[in-house]
Amino acid sequence: MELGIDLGTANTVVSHARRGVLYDEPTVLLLRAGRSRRERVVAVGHEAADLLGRTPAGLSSVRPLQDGVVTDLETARTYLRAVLHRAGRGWSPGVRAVIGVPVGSSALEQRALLEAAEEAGIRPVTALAQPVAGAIGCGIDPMERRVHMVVDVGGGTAETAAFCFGGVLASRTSTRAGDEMTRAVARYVREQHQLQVGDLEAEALKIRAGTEVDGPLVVQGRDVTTGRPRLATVQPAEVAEAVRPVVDDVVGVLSTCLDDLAPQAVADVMAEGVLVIGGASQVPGFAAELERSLGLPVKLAEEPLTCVADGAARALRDRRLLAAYGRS
Ligand SMILES: Nc1ncnc2c1ncn2[C@@H]1O[C@H](COP(=O)(O)OP(=O)(O)OP(=O)(O)O)[C@@H](O)[C@H]1O
Repeated sequence: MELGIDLGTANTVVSHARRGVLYDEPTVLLLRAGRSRRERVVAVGHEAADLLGRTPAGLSSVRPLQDGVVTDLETARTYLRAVLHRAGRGWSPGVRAVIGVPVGSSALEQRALLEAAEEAGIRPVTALAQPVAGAIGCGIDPMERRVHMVVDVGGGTAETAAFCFGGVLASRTSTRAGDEMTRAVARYVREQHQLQVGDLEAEALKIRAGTEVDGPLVVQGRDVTTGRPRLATVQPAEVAEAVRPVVDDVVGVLSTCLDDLAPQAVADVMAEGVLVIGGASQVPGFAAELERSLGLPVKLAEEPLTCVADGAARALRDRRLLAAYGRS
């Protein structure tokens, strides 16, 4: 089985070059205390995420990645095994894969992910920078001579990379991204509406503000004074205001990538526009602020959440591309 894997801080997507997306669920593992790691897995993905914030005693919810990188090899291996089991139920065990990695991750961090993947039974496995994989997933050929620039805003990290002809010319990474925007929304609701909301409520509110722009949005939480459950009404414009400092900060970091590009490279990006991918790029105000700060046109990907896994799956069959951009 040949797979493209986007193991993100927030979501994991597994794609097959011909069959398309096989698995797309939150990066969460539910473990039972005691026993061996393998026997301890109770749930993975949506089933595990449903118990975040309400995990019964004896069980623990684990997020295997922090800021896009593996922090504990054993947990990452256990998680990948559980994901593969879910993604490929009933299929042959032989798995080859290309796996997306943050463009700003160190060789050691990439090695940790590759080792975890190999130990989970994925062989051979090649690491590919997420912005490059995302570009391929959107139909861009990173072997072209023309320079392409991609901005990827995920849960734990936001990155930008400019590349052409098999090499990365410049990149920037911000460790403030979608999760930080969620925390900003929770803080805003607490301060302005005196309501304490959990991470899941705050994230849902952030996402709904982009889709239900006519609002108002009703959110449930606990009154900060009485501790009693209550509802509050929040306008989408308030959510945009809450996330604005994080958006400004992320855009500020990513925009400096242009400083490292020669005029000809900037002209290429100007002609084509900057491709924007990743779930948090859909937050209200992000694309407009990015366009304003870069002074370049931006294009939103059609499938911002799955294009990295799709591109990784497609890259698997292109030896020249993997030799140029991949790491194994
Ligand atoms: N429609 C939306 N509007 C705003 N934010 C969204 C939307 N959909 C998803 N998000 C946010 O996008 C983030 C997840 O994006 P994505 O799945 O691309 O990240 P990831 O690959 O898991 O993370 P990373 O790249 O940091 O490892 C979360 O913070 C989520 O709340």
